[in-house]
Amino acid sequence: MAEPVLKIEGISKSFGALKASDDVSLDLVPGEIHALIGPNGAGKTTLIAQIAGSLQPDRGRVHLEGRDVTALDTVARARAGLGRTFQISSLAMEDSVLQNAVLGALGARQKPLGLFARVMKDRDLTEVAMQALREVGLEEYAKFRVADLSHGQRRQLEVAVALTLQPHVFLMDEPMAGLGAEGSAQLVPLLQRLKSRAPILLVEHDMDAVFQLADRISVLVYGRIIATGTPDEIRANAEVREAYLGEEDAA
Ligand SMILES: Nc1ncnc2c1ncn2[C@@H]1O[C@H](COP(=O)(O)OP(=O)(O)OP(=O)(O)O)[C@@H](O)[C@H]1O
Repeated sequence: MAEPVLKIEGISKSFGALKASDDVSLDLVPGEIHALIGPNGAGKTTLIAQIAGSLQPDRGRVHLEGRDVTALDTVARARAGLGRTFQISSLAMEDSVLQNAVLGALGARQKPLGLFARVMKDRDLTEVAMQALREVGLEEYAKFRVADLSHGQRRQLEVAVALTLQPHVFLMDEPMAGLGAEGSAQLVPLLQRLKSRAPILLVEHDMDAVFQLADRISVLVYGRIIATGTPDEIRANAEVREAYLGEEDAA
């Protein structure tokens, strides 16, 4: 297998007596979608936060393209090539699609709005933003207000915003959430195309999407990875079935 682009080694994180991450190791190789699944509260969001840099692990290391980035904050990790889409939309709803993408390209949402007019005149930034919109299929919507887009189109725009930073790795936290069948049907082929550009670590509850998209799946239960394998291997894994059936029993 090719050298991993992202490698997580022995990550542990406790909240009091609760082990939210328990010696987690996983990697992401070029060209793949690696899905991270698990019951509610298994520790998926906590793990993503430690990979993105918004939460420090108690133990363990995060390597990006061979470089140890464990001590870096989220901004430095983003600059190092870690692209992220969020569970909660970070788009500016009243601004246009292009303005949102340009702000992403600028990587500086916190800049005073007064700068905005000048920013929009910067040809390079606008070109980077338009290229990202083309890649996700939103070119024709560049002048639309974000508020007027469908949910599915907003997710596409979030991916475009992440793309403007030219990431080497994507972290995606539940991109299918709230989309419904039509929105998912738009996003699935986009992620399929995107993985050859940068591999994707995908946290997702929508099992149809996961089994359509993933090249490998890791299953997290009580903070521990209990299995990593191809979709077929995961489907056939007795311990995985039990973990999910256990959840259904409890519900
Ligand atoms: N800041 C925190 N302080 C205390 N406990 C926390 C904190 N963050 C998460 N937890 C706990 O850690 C465990 C893992 O939570 P996490 O949100 O990572 O799970 P998850 O797999 O993402 O769940 P879901 O699928 O519901 O989003 C849960 O028991 C949660 O209550």
